[in-house]
Amino acid sequence: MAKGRTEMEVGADGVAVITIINPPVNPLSVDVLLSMGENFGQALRRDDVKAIVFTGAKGKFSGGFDINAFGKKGNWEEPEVGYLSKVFLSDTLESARKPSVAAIDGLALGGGLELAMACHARVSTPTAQLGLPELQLGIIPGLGGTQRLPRLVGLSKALEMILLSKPIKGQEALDLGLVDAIAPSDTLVNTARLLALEIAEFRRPWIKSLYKTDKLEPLGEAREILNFARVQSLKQAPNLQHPLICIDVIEEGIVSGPNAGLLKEAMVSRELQSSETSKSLIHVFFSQRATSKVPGITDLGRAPRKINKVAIVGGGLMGSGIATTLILSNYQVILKEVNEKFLNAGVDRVKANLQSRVNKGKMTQEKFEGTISLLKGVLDYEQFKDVDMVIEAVIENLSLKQQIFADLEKHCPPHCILASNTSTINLNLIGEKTKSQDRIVGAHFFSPAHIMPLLEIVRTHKTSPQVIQDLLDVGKKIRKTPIVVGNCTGFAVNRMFFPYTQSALLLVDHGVDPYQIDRVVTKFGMPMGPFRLVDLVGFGVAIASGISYLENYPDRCYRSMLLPMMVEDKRTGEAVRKGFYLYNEKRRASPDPEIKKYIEKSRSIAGVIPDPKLMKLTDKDIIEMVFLPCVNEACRILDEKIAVKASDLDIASVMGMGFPTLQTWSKVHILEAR
Ligand SMILES: C[C@H](O)CC(=O)SCCNC(=O)CCNC(=O)[C@H](O)C(C)(C)COP(=O)(O)OP(=O)(O)OC[C@H]1O[C@@H](n2cnc3c(N)ncnc32)[C@H](O)[C@@H]1OP(=O)(O)O
Repeated sequence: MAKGRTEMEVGADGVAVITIINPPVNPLSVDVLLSMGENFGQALRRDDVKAIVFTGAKGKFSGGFDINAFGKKGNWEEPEVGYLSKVFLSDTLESARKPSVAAIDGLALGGGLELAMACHARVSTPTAQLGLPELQLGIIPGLGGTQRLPRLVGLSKALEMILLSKPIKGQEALDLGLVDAIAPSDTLVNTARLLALEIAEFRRPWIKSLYKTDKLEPLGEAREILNFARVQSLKQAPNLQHPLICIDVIEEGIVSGPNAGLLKEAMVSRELQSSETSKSLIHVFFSQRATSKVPGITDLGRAPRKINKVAIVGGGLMGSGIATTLILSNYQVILKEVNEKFLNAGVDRVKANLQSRVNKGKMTQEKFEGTISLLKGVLDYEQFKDVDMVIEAVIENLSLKQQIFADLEKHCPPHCILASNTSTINLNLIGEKTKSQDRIVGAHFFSPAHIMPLLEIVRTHKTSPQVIQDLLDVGKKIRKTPIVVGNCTGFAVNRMFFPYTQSALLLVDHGVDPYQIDRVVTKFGMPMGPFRLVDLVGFGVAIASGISYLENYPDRCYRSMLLPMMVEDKRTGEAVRKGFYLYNEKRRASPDPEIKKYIEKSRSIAGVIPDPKLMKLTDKDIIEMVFLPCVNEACRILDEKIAVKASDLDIASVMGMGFPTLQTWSKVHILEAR
């Protein structure tokens, strides 16, 4: 069956409208492109056609080239390198004797925008998203985008849009000259028709963007801009090659002309499309979208129930972060605390979270007022009688949580979802004192909850599928990536990563320097090494969760005395500016030579004589010793069916722990090769 098509309609005005039809986002599949080629050829040959308009069905121009096609040998291959870009878009469409105009609604991304830029003019709705986000997939724009975008908007802006994969809206595109006119959705195609006719009748210039030069900076200045971009790219992503390659391709076009640029773009694109980087990033793209497809839940045809009002119990760091996330997505929220002082602190934290958005220019003062008005602080359960969902976010204390859930059962309506933000405690125990097991669920956010993109939804054997479906819908509305997992100590994310710290502690007892471990792991791509992470979460939390793992997974826990000994000396982490590192007032971490003293003591308690071989471990050895136990744990999680699929665990590692996306592919290979 064909994957998408185009349809052509020729109006009495002599304009042929070619519509891309490939739901939901009209990607340019091979079938779409072949059908487009045929229709366009016909439009050129027909005497009753004076001009052509390209548009997309159902309010979306195109989400770009079909990502499914990358790295796969399909039944169609370009007859020559760069055929689509050079022969179709440049020599046929852009050089045609009939003008084309793109009518852009919704989105024109990647190949979608590249098609539009090869047209002789573009009309967009004010809110449409236009961008070249290919770099986030490990590839570069491959249909002329590296050449046409700089010529339409100037080099600096083009580099910003391409290197940051950052789309712009229609209105900004007009100001920059990327589009020629703005029109609302209902008159978009008509405006494009009129524009196309004006070009055909030479009442408007007939512009080929590939050969425009007026927006390009003089050569010397252009080189400086490109070199600055190289430095920035290396700083932001030292492990990535393709942004640098993309800059080289842009430079080729500026120095040697657009045709040389197009050729280089085509050759490099072909290579990058089969690179490991691209495979990893495309795997992440699809895996992220697959997390919300849960067999036995989302395939039952159930609609999510509407959640209007949410209550949060506990206004600490997590509770206030969760409240922030919810009000930002227009949920009415009640925040409950035990006394006035804690309540005010919680509400103030929510305000501070919003204020930081205002300070960064991401929110207006007016929107701030509107958003904060959705939050109400309370000291009792009086107003819980009409809430649709409660999220408990108090400290990790089982008996306290049990009492809260028993109270919630009394005060909330029978349909209300009872969720806990616990990161480790078994949900069956939390709900033990209630008769509401079917509506008890885990809603595990990651700190800071209003920023981190992952939501771990934990189900017990008794949680009803409807409750999961409802929570998945809330997750989507608050723009989190949800993964649905089973109930066990640490659930999926924390359980998968508990060996991260454990292995590091074991290595230190056996002679490896903790700062070396952190350095190597950070170089590998993690946001921070295990010791810096322990400092950040605090030794109290690290020891408490360590005990919990020791109780539940004793066969694979390492009992190091290092943390408890440091706690005795009140070295408890970043909060007190003293843990494995020392912290200055700007929270900058520096290694502390005194750590040696604790390490030596820990080794002697463990009865370990440092092995000289272990002191000479290579970076690769350290990475394998820290991460392979995590992969083993991930395998156990899959075996026990705590996770639905391996790719959910990849997404959990990337979004919950900051695991580098480029390593994901190899991790999946390890999981799949078992
Ligand atoms: C040669 C060229 O230079 C190379 C290219 O063009 S590469 C492609 C460049 N384009 C992109 O990177 C855009 C990727 N897509 C996106 O960012 C987002 O999907 C979007 C902004 C288009 C839409 O977002 P949203 O509305 O939240 O819907 P989202 O769930 O992401 O996508 C809807 C479906 O379309 C699919 N999809 C989106 N873009 C796609 C694409 N370019 N190719 C194939 N499928 C695509 C998704 O996989 C998803 O499928 P599913 O329903 O089976 O899970």
